[in-house]
Amino acid sequence: MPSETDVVALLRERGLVQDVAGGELASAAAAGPLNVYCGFDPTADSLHLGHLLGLVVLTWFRRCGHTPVALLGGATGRVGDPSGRSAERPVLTDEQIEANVAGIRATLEDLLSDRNGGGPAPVILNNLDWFRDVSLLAFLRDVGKHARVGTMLSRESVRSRMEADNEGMSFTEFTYQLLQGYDFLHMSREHNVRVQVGGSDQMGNVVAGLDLIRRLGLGSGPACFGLTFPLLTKADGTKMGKSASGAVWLSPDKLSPFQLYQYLLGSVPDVDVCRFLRQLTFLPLADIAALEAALGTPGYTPNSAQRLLASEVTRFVHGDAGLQAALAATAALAPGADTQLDAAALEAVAAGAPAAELPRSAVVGAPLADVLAAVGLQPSKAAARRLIKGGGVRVNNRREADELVTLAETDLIEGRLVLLAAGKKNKLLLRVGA
Ligand SMILES: Nc1ncnc2c1ncn2[C@@H]1O[C@H](COP(=O)(O)OP(=O)(O)OP(=O)(O)O)[C@@H](O)[C@H]1O
Ligand SMILES: N[C@@H](Cc1ccc(O)cc1)C(=O)O
Repeated sequence: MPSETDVVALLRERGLVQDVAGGELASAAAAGPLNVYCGFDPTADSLHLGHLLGLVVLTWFRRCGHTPVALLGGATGRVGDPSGRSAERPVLTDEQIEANVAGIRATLEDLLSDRNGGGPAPVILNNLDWFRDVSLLAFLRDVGKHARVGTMLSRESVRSRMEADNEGMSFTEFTYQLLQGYDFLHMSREHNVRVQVGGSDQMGNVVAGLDLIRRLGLGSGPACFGLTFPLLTKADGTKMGKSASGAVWLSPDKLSPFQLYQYLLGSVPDVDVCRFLRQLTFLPLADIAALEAALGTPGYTPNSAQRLLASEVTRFVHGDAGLQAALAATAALAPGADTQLDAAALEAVAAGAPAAELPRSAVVGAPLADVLAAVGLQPSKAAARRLIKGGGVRVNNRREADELVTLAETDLIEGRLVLLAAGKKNKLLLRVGA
């Protein structure tokens, strides 16, 4: 088993290395602590599950004694990375970008903190802090002069767009690789950063940085390196981290710990689960291998690997408290569970689900059918009565089959919340006012 001094071998064993560029990164890492960076563009106000690999890789470097540097793309986010994209990215306003930077910074600070394992203190930078002062003329003269157009055109991110999209690509996005390249150069000079990590789609941009450093940078100084990890994909070829409703967000304001837990529990097939355990968790490889050997044998409890994955990832993203909330809500909502729902579990379950508010007088003593119609879960009272009679309605997770039943004070959880469900999927959290 590779020791913690051999971080590259450790990452390789866990399926977290696609390519290494620049030479013998393993020897450089063994020789002493390195500063290692990964960049995150503020294209949304939260990171998503695809970004988790970058954070896991930074955390492994940190656990092995290296300093993680998370770079916010306050400048690059204004340009847009064409890598892995089939069409031009939409332009965001400065206000949107600032709000997105703030949202992502909060997640980076939390996930890279000591709660996910100790190590050298993380550093968080924003590339707007140096690009703000770079003039166009200075950039063209000092950086552009050292970039070859032929090389830039040959990058996968450019070639695929020139071939696929008859709109081609804007000059703005074409220059993106130089901006990311300049980041690496600048940070190698000013912050002693020696390694850049990123998804495999980032290789062209990483190499652009190594090229600039070779031409302009440290000269005979210490070498710099790139390390890419494979994109997280399922065996069927789809990208992990996309759900029917879009990206799987890491910010609890956009996706509750319960929802993240449920996504991981419900959408990872057995063929993928052990690979994801290796890539996304910090569990010992021997434990994962034992689970892999047990999977599919008669003694194996179905979904236990998925449950482990969901728990470990939810804890990494949301901490122990987030995991406990997710587990409490999951237990409370298990079919047939007679667990008492509490307000915290209910709020967790309903985060992201629609909510409605009605005055107490419209709820306590009112027919359930009227309430279902009033909150819009059913088009009419008559339709609501039919659904109740057919067994399709649940109140606080308990099936209600009497079409004339009225709601009572005892149906209000902590005196203020009712979880209504019409059919399997249509859930609504009813807040009861004064
Ligand atoms: N499934 C994934 N596995 C690993 N890394 C990912 C994954 N999805 C995204 N990334 C990394 O995050 C970076 C930023 O992703 P980005 O914001 O472009 O979203 P995206 O999911 O790639 O977008 P889209 O799929 O909508 O084009 C990517 O360049 C890639 O390196
Ligand atoms: N281009 C990266 C983000 C990034 C930005 C600036 C960098 O210096 C490095 C990486 C992405 O789209 O995910």
